[in-house]
Amino acid sequence: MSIFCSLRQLSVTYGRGSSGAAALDHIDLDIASGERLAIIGESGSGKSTLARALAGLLPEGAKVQGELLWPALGHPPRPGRDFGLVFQDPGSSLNPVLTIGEQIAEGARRHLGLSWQQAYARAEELLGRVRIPQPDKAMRAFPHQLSGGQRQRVAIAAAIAAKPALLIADEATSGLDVVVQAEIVRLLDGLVREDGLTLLFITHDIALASGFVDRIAVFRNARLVEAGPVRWVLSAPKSDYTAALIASHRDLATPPLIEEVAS
Ligand SMILES: Nc1ncnc2c1ncn2[C@@H]1O[C@H](COP(=O)(O)OP(=O)(O)OP(=O)(O)O)[C@@H](O)[C@H]1O
Ligand code: NI
Repeated sequence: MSIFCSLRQLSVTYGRGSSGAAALDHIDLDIASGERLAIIGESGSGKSTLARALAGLLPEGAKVQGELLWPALGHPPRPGRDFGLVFQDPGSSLNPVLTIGEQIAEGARRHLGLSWQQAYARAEELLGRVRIPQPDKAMRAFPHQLSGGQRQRVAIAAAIAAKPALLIADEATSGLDVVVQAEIVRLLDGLVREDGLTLLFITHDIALASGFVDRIAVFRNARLVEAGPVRWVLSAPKSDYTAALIASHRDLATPPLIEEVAS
């Protein structure tokens, strides 16, 4: 197993001076190449800060301490090229005045050095991979003409257009209804397996994440509470906080997950 990214005593504080509380507080965490890691925690626990720190997208004035190492890449990741981002609201990552085809093709063209024609062909192929019906027609559609779930599929296609090594999904399924959520998770799972991507799946929904990731890292108040393989964390959580999180989640009580943990 090779390490994709190492966080060593990583701390992040927003705002100037030392007055602000840390949004991440001395985090030690290794992310393995090709693993699917869920970042779980309640609102404000530092999940998105972790994503921004990895992506080099912290706002100006944020103070970073500690180390972030990228042994697999050998350099900090380049947005759009080395990693793709998918957010809760695909409206915020999709441009309303560009066609679906244009926005997916753009990343492929810029980062893979393709011609527009080649990039359009890749975009259409990607729309098929994310299971958008009639990809050729969808290429010419605008974001508002699609449903929320379809927009999220398009955002995922755009995020992987340049063949990144890392995909960061920050609450990518939160705004969607449960059925669509499950479809998007299945889609992410399939893409990540097929392409050997490393996935950071950020969510407050431990049940949703548990269904498909390899490992879970639980955050609370800027700290890493615990990290481990899904089965270990679910069946023998190290902290009371994680135990409470699992106990409080009715979805975790559904039979398939319990069987999985018990076997
Ligand atoms: N741009 C910012 N400026 C100042 N403080 C910020 C900024 N972004 C986040 N914070 C603070 O940092 C802490 C961690 O926020 P973060 O967004 O990482 O949490 P989160 O776990 O992603 O929460 P959520 O589940 O609500 O998305 C919070 O206290 C938040 O108020
Ligand atoms: Ni967040």
